[in-house]
Amino acid sequence: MSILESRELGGAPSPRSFAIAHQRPRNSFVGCSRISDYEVLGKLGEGTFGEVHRARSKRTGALVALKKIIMHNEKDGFPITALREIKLLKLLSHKNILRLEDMAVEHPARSSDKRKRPIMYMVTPYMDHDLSGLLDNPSVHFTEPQIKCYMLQLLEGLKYLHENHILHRDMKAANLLINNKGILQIADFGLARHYDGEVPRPGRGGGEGRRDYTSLVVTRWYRPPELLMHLKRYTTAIDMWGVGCVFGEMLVGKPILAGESDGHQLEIIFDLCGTPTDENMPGWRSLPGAETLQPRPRQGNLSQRFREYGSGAVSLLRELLKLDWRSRINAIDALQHPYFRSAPFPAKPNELPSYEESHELDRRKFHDRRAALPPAPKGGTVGRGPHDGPNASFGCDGFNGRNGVNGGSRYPRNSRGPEERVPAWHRDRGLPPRPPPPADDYQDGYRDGRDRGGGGRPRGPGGGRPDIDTYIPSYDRDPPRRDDRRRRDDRDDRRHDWDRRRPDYDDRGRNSRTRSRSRSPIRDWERDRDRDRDRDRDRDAYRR
Ligand SMILES: Nc1ncnc2c1ncn2[C@@H]1O[C@H](COP(=O)(O)OP(=O)(O)OP(=O)(O)O)[C@@H](O)[C@H]1O
Repeated sequence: MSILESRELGGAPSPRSFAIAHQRPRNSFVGCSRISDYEVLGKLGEGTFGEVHRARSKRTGALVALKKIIMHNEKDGFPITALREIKLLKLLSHKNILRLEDMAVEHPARSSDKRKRPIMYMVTPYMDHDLSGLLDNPSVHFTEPQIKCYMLQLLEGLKYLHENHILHRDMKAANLLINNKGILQIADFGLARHYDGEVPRPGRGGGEGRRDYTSLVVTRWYRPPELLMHLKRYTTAIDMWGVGCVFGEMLVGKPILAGESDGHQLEIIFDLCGTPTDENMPGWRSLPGAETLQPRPRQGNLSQRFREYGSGAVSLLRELLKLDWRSRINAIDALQHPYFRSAPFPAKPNELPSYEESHELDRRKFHDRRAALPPAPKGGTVGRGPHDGPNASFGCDGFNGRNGVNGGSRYPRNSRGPEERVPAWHRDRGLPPRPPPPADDYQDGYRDGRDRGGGGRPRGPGGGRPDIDTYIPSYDRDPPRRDDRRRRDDRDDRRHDWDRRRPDYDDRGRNSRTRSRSRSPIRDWERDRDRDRDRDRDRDAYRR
């Protein structure tokens, strides 16, 4: 039965029928090679599973990326998130989705190696950049036709995913890979899952969700308001919000909603998009995480902040960043948006410039370069923008680009004076960590069904409990990694994280500080931030 037929018979195909209907041609996936079939050339980055290396296939000569799947605890066997990613990637076949070409195995050397199990690598085509790394490069300035070209490819990839009942659930610039032929591909399916609901239809926005999933998904800066308020019956619209954040990031050259805690994240979303009302976000008051919210009324300043990028860009951004997930534009409609049909027209991929490689590990290099620039003039166009003074709020301001469409310092600044240059590693805190692997999505056959994070009746923004933030950025003084990645496949880590949280939760009744926070979760974000820092230090110590 084809995927279309199964839909016609009433509703979404099951994961199994989807898999059967959607198999890639057999010859498109080699199977399992040996690591010795590849010549390893150098490290590109560190993901949650382990390191990513550039390599060359000895058989075909093609450049590839090898993503090493580290088993942190051998007794637990193959990490479930890696299995999920492999399973989905094997099914998918689209020019804007990263293709899993092969798996490679490295057997332990017979005598010397203490390891008992082989190491597995995912083999994907080598991509020259990730979007986040590219935007970190101070010499890269996207033009409007270029941004339109990337956006069209991103929307095509997402349309394909959503039409095939897949939620990505970690849409962010770091997960969009780009090569020097101008091709953009969506990567990192570690949080993705099969989706049991209506697929988007033209003119129908995101529609209504059919069943509950964990709300502990999506890296905080790209996380939509409905997830921050713990909607569990969410839809493909959660990925569209991420597309809006990525679009804004390409325009201004840095993340546009860099919240420091879940409460603060909602606060800056309301600054940008306005406070929720029954008109712009029907039903928001009954969301579990909204019960205690008392947001200060605001109109939102999206038009003003993005005015310089033109009315077409503002209009598309407004559609993507709609508070109401039901009417948020879907990928089908976004592809038809007038923005893409007005001058300057989208570039073709092969017309785009090529750049020096920009991956996670190149980030330090770019930041060092940027730190070597002379101080920006007041209200100037290099690094800090005119809104970047000590009183600037995080994330939403300082939007002015460098010279082209985008630019500016990409990460929240500390509160030093505008003239003071601080080392790049100190200034830059990196992205918040990605969410832990979902454990309460219980219908795909191998999850444990326990609700670790947002279970029961969540009572506040950001994690199901008013005193807990879900994604805690790293504020340590060490040079940050791309996004303070957590080892999401490591069950020990998961258990420890849960254990770490529980005392906070249990202490809630005894702790006046957390009690007062639950009364006013957003206004207290500064206090959250201080506590996050303490907690983060503890966590780092714990990790060691
Ligand atoms: N095919 C590829 N070509 C080039 N670089 C790649 C490729 N795949 C991954 N990378 C680089 O390695 C980094 C980490 O990869 P990836 O995001 O897939 O790992 P992850 O374990 O899922 O990480 P995270 O937990 O941060 O999402 C990426 O940011 C990117 O810079």
